Amino acid sequence: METIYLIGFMGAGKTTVGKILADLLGYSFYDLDEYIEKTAAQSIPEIFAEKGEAHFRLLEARALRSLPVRQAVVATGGGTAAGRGNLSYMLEKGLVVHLAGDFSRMYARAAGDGRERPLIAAKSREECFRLYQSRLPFYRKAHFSVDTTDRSPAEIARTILERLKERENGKTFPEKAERKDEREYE
Ligand SMILES: Nc1ncnc2c1ncn2[C@@H]1O[C@H](COP(=O)(O)OP(=O)(O)OP(=O)(O)O)[C@@H](O)[C@H]1O
Ligand SMILES: O=C(O)C1=C[C@@H](O)[C@@H](O)[C@H](O)C1
Ligand SMILES: [Mg+2]
Repeated sequence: METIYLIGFMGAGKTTVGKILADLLGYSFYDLDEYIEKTAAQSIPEIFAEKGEAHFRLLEARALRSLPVRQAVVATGGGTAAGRGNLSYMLEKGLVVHLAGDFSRMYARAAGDGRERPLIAAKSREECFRLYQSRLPFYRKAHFSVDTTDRSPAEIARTILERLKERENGKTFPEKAERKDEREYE
C-alpha cells in the first residue's frame, strides 16, 4: 500500500498513533520531526533558534520528499500540511489521514508533554488557537479524518486500519472531515 501520512495540529497524537499503526500494518514508521533532527544533527528548538522557522520549513519539505512513498507510516509535524506544496505532494503520493480533535485537548497535550515545541513556547494560547484555525483548511483536505476525542491512541490506530481495509475492499471514503474540530474555542 502507499505510505500513510498522518497530519493534524500539535498534540493531535500523530507520533503516538503513527507508531501503533505502523506496527499493526507491519510497515516502517517515520516521524518527520525526528528525521529532521537526525539529518540536521540539531534539535528542532535549536534549528528554530539558530536558523529560524523559514529554514526549518525548508528542511521539513526536503525531509518529507526523501521518505519512502510505499509501505510506511509517516507522522508529520503540526505545520507540515500547511507548507511548501507538502499537502499536494502527500495527497498525490500516499494516503493522508487527519487526526482531528478539539483544540483545548490538543493544546494541553502539546504544552504539557515535556517535549519542547518552539511555536507553543513562543505564542500565547490565543495565538496558538489562531494558528490552529489557519491550518484547518489544509488538514481538512486529507483523504479522511478521524476524531480523536475521548479515544486512546490504540483505538485511533485501529479505526484508521479499519478505514484502510474498507478502502482496499473497494469502498470509497465517507464524507471527509468529521466536523468536531469546528467547536467553539473553550
Ligand atoms: N488519543 C490520545 N489520548 C491521550 N493522550 C494522547 C493521545 N494522543 C496523544 N496523546 C499524548 O499527547 C502527547 C502528544 O502526542 P504526540 O507527540 O503523538 O502528538 P503529535 O501530533 O505528534 O504532536 P507534534 O505535531 O508536536 O509532533 C503525548 O504525550 C501523547 O502520549
Ligand atoms: O505545528 C508546527 O508548526 C510544528 C509542530 C511540530 O511537530 C514541529 O514540526 C515544530 O515544532 C513545528
Ligand atoms: Mg509528533
